[in-house]
Amino acid sequence: MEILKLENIHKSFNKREVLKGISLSLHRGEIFGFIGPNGAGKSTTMKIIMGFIKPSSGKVFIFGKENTDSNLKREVGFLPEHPYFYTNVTGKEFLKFVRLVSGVEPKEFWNRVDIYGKKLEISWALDKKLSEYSKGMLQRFGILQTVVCEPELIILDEPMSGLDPIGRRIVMDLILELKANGKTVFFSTHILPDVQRVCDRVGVIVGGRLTDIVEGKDIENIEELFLERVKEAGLKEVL
Ligand SMILES: Nc1ncnc2c1ncn2[C@@H]1O[C@H](COP(=O)(O)OP(=O)(O)OP(=O)(O)O)[C@@H](O)[C@H]1O
Repeated sequence: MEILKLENIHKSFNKREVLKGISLSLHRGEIFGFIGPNGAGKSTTMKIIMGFIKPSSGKVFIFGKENTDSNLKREVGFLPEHPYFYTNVTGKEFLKFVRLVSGVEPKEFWNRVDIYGKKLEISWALDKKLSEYSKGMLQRFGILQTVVCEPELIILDEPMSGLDPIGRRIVMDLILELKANGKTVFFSTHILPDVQRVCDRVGVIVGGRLTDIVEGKDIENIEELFLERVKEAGLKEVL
């Protein structure tokens, strides 16, 4: 059974079609990268998967159930492109709220905060207010609160955004570790070397169409393919 399945997703905003029939399946334990130029439809696809916006037509299945099933929410972790945090609280105070929503036992939850916080090198800052965090620290914190619930499916919209090279490496290593633990990761990015480093498969979306799904050795040539597809679509704005 597929972990995630998109069936012919169409989406229009104000009569403009931005997703033109996206079909896609993710298998358990794979890392799937999602690349495409600005405005291609990556974030819209992810928001539709999460059920935050409705497709104009088409269906999304998570673990074989339609994503309208509210029981699924705890098994799916999501990091939005621009995570919004109420910043007048400390990292720990925010995480207390995450724990309540997650339903994970306190001991287990704080143990995970300790483990993932160290991996993401953000533990040291958890007693500080989020308003004092730098952009990269907030991004690491956002990833921490996504993975700490240990969902089966992890959806990350541009997780490398705002991270320095060390932060990027840390997040890449974490994504690989999640895979090693059997988790399925679906992430979007503009950083092609990152998809080359970690992805099992890569979906290319241009102008709301999934033009290619690239796997194995072909991922090495993803940049040429990407530029070719953008050129074919006649788009001027790249990356
Ligand atoms: N709420 C909305 N109302 C109207 N148009 C929208 C809305 N959300 C997205 N769009 C449009 O849908 C298209 C796809 O946007 P989306 O954010 O999914 O692209 P993206 O691939 O994530 O881009 P980026 O790489 O810049 O983050 C864009 O043309 C965008 O302007």
